[in-house]
Amino acid sequence: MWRHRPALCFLERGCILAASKTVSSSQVVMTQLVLPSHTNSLGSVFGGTIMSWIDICAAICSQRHCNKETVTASIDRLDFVAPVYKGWVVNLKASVNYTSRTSMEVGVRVDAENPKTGETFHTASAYLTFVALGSMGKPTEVPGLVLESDDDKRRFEQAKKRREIRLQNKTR
Ligand SMILES: CCCCCCCCCCCCCCCC(=O)SCCNC(=O)CCNC(=O)[C@H](O)C(C)(C)COP(=O)(O)OP(=O)(O)OC[C@H]1O[C@@H](n2cnc3c(N)ncnc32)[C@H](O)[C@@H]1OP(=O)(O)O
Repeated sequence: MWRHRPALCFLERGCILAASKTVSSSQVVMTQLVLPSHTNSLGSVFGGTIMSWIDICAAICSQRHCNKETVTASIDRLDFVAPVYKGWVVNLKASVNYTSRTSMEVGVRVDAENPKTGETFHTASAYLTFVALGSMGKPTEVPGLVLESDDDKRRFEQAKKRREIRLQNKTR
C-alpha cells in the first residue's frame, strides 16, 4: 500500500517517535442526553457530571492516539460558561493538541444544544494531560503528531506553552 509522507511531524527535543499520527485520526465526538439523575436542585447539570464526561471523552481520544492504556495525569482549569438543563443534549469534542515523550495534551470543547429551539452554545472547555502506560504499568512513549491544518499547528504551539507552565506549577 502506498503511503504519502506526513506533511509535518513536530517532535520534542529531537526524539524520533515511531509512526506519528494525524490529529483527526484520534478525534472523538461524544453526545450525552441530560437525564434527571444528572441534574441538581436548580435543574441544571452537576459540574462533576460534565467533568466526568470530559474525562471519558478525552481518555478515549488519548487511547485512540497511542493504542495503549492511558491515565489522567492532570486537568487544567475548567470554567463552566453557561448552565445546561434537563432534556438538553451535550456534545463533547476531544482532540490531541500536543504530544511529548510519554504524555499527551487533549483539549475538549463542550457545547450544549436546546432540542426545542435547536440553539447550540459553548458551555465548557478543558485541557487534560494523559500518560500512556506500557505493559509494566510504567509511562511509555507515544506517537508524535502530524499537524495538517493551521488549527492543528496553532493548538500545538499553545499547548506547548501550557505544558511548560503546568510542569512549573506541578505540586510534586
Ligand atoms: C488500548 C486501547 C483501548 C481503547 C478503549 C477505550 C476505552 C476508554 C475507556 C475510558 C477509560 C477511562 C480512563 C480514565 C482515566 C482515568 O481516570 S485514570 C485514573 C486517574 N489517574 C491516575 O490514577 C493517575 C495516577 N498517577 C500516576 O499513575 C502517575 O503519577 C503518572 C501520571 C503515570 C506519572 O507517573 P510518573 O512516575 O510521575 O512519571 P514521570 O516519568 O515522572 O512522567 C511521565 C510523564 O507524565 C507527565 N506528568 C507527570 N505528572 C504530570 C502532571 N501532574 N501534569 C502533567 N503531566 C504530568 C510528565 O511530564 C511526563 O511526560 P513526558 O515528558 O514523558 O511526555
